[in-house]
Amino acid sequence: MSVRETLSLDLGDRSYEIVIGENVLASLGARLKPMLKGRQIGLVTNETVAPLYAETVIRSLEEAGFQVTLVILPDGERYKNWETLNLIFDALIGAKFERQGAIVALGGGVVGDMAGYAAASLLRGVPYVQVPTTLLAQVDSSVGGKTGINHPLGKNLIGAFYQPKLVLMDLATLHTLPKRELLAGLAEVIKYGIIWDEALFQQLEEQLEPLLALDYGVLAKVVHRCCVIKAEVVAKDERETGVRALLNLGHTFGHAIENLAGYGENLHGEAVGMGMMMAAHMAYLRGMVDAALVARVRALIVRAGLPEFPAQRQPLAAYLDAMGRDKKVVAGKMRFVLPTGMGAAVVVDDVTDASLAQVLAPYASDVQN
Ligand SMILES: NC(=O)c1ccc[n+]([C@@H]2O[C@H](COP(=O)([O-])OP(=O)(O)OC[C@H]3O[C@@H](n4cnc5c(N)ncnc54)[C@H](O)[C@@H]3O)[C@@H](O)[C@H]2O)c1
Ligand SMILES: O=C(O)C(=O)C[C@@H](O)[C@H](O)[C@H](O)COP(=O)(O)O
Ligand SMILES: [Zn+2]
Repeated sequence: MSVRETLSLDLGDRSYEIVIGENVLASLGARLKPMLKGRQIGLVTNETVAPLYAETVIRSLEEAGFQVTLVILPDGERYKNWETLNLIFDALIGAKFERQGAIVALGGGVVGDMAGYAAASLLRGVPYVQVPTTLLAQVDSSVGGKTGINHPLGKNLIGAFYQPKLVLMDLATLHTLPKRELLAGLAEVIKYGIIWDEALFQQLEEQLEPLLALDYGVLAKVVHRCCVIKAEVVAKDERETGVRALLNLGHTFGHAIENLAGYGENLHGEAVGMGMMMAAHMAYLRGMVDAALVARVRALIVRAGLPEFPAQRQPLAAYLDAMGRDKKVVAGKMRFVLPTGMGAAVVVDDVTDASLAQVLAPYASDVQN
């Protein structure tokens, strides 16, 4: 086992550590023992991750004296809903779960968001721990306490801000992750470069191949940098009243793409990749960035092997309708995160219908391009 870095997300008495290492899964029990008062653990994972990593985690927890109730969810974004959430409640209430018991989320962002939301509401709140096993979950979803589920009309529309007690990430788990999922996570990594850190973006341009080959040195540095940025942003603005909204770059477009495809066709990261290209285009139309920045964003996303277009294009009006339900809407006005240069972004609320139509046109099934 080797721990590469431990950093902390500073939120007063709700602060917690983010541990990044290799082969650290087996240390979970020993880490949790002094942190938790109770001895019950609800281990929430899914049918893909359970056969890979549940045994190691259960052994570690049991050796530390915990009693584990294993909850295995169906796998997929389309199951991030009430019915699946209820499977967690049914299993844990059935096991006479107590308030001092804790939920452990073992898996990607879907498991993490649902297990976190279950923890926020079960018995009016029990502690939970994130053990992210996808790149996306390690660099983004496990940190910061956004939890929730999708609604048929919109992504993540039901949820809570609820912080975990610990984030423990084992970079070795990425060796079993399908390539397409790795790339989806890369989209969120690229996001941090665009909104916050030009040097990170440049590092991705220079070290894309070793990163995708999971070269440990490169991977650990990149994951650490993303977690540092996310922790800094969340510590400044936990509930997204200001700067945290920048983490939503590409998501207004991306969430509409995911929702209109029924949460099945395009992975979250893929949709965010498309959304970031659209945001860059929008910023260019407003004179906020030059054509070179748009080309640079597009070039990295395409070089990474992320898709440029959704599996199925949708009518223009359907995109606009779906975007109208985004959580950033204020007084009926859509708000977009747009880059102002590499490593910097702002939120704008005065996007014109004409520029929106222009940006969406290549993605729309009913517009002649
Ligand atoms: N809360 C947040 O701040 C936040 C941030 C970003 C994204 N999200 C949410 O996260 C979700 C996307 O997360 P994701 O990309 O991790 O998708 P995911 O959770 O669906 O995981 C991707 C796939 O990889 C499998 N998998 C997970 N770990 C594996 C491993 N080590 N080896 C083999 N297979 C493995 C999963 O079973 C799944 O099939 C979306 O619902 C998105 O809305 C939330
Ligand atoms: O942590 C945040 O804040 C983010 O916006 C991170 C995003 O990558 C993530 O997809 C988030 O769930 C989107 O936020 P939402 O509030 O639009 O659901
Ligand atoms: Zn995201």
